[in-house]
Amino acid sequence: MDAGTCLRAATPRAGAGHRTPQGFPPARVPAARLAAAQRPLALGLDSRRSTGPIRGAGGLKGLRCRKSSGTEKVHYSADEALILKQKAEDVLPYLNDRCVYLVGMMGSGKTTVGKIIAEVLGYSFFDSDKLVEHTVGIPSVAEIFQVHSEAFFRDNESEVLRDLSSMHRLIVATGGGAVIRPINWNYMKKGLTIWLDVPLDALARRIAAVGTASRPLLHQESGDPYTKAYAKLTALMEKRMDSYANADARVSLEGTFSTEFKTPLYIILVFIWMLYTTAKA
Ligand SMILES: Nc1ncnc2c1ncn2[C@@H]1O[C@H](COP(=O)(O)OP(=O)(O)O)[C@@H](O)[C@H]1O
Ligand SMILES: O=C(O)C1=C[C@@H](OP(=O)(O)O)[C@@H](O)[C@H](O)C1
Repeated sequence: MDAGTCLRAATPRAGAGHRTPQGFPPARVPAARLAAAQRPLALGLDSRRSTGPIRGAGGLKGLRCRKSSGTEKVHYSADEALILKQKAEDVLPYLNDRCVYLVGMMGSGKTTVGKIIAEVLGYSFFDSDKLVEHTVGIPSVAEIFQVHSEAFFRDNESEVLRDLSSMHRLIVATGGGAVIRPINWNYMKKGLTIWLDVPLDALARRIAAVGTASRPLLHQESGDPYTKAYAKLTALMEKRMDSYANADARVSLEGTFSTEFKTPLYIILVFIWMLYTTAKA
């Protein structure tokens, strides 16, 4: 199924659609226009590409933009890249250099979407999990849980978010559990918070596809990874639902299995549109 047909944007609480801002057409790209596009462009998500200096680096001083995984490229046509550029230009004045925090369950796409959004907006991307790993000096979240504890990880996660909150022009992919501590909201609310809300079965499929080793809360030695992940995600979601709903806006992928990341453009356009309406409000 085309993810684009299922993706809709909504406010966290009301769940109602947003008004379409003037001069900001619905986030659907005419098929003919896309088909006509010939020259594929790569919007680089290259971790080796350096970004500009970060203002107010606080406790993360000296740390440059670290992108969380290797080189990933999302290819857009010339037309698509142009549309994204125009939309980014519409949004940027309203963002006013504020940071954008992506919240949502494990596997909801915070890292994937965050990197693309950062690229489109010319912002720097940070993954809070990676920053915790960096500050603790342990290369994986799973190992931090193992060597120390979840509480230790959470303390460091809060410190990272506190430090990020003094910076500007960042897209931050937070860990799925960052929302559970109220203090983290104090930090994140200095910027804009967007909840990526994805159906649990889609999350479980994505996570089962990549394995649970890097996500200690879902890791099980035995059993079917999908079933186990689904059960655990369901329990976590029940506890966290109200916390996620604190976000300024919600981007929802409903009624779709959507493991095929075939239409990133649509997701990004909806995301930018959400940023536009939220930042403008
Ligand atoms: N919209 C999407 N459709 C399908 N798969 C996706 C989508 N977004 C992310 N993924 C995949 O899901 C997995 C988890 O994504 P990731 O961005 O790491 O999530 P998070 O940072 O929220 O934990 C990755 O394998 C990624 O490729
Ligand atoms: O949901 C959670 O509690 C967690 C999510 C993970 O981040 P992702 O959401 O990036 O997987 C990571 O912070 C840690 O494993 C705990």
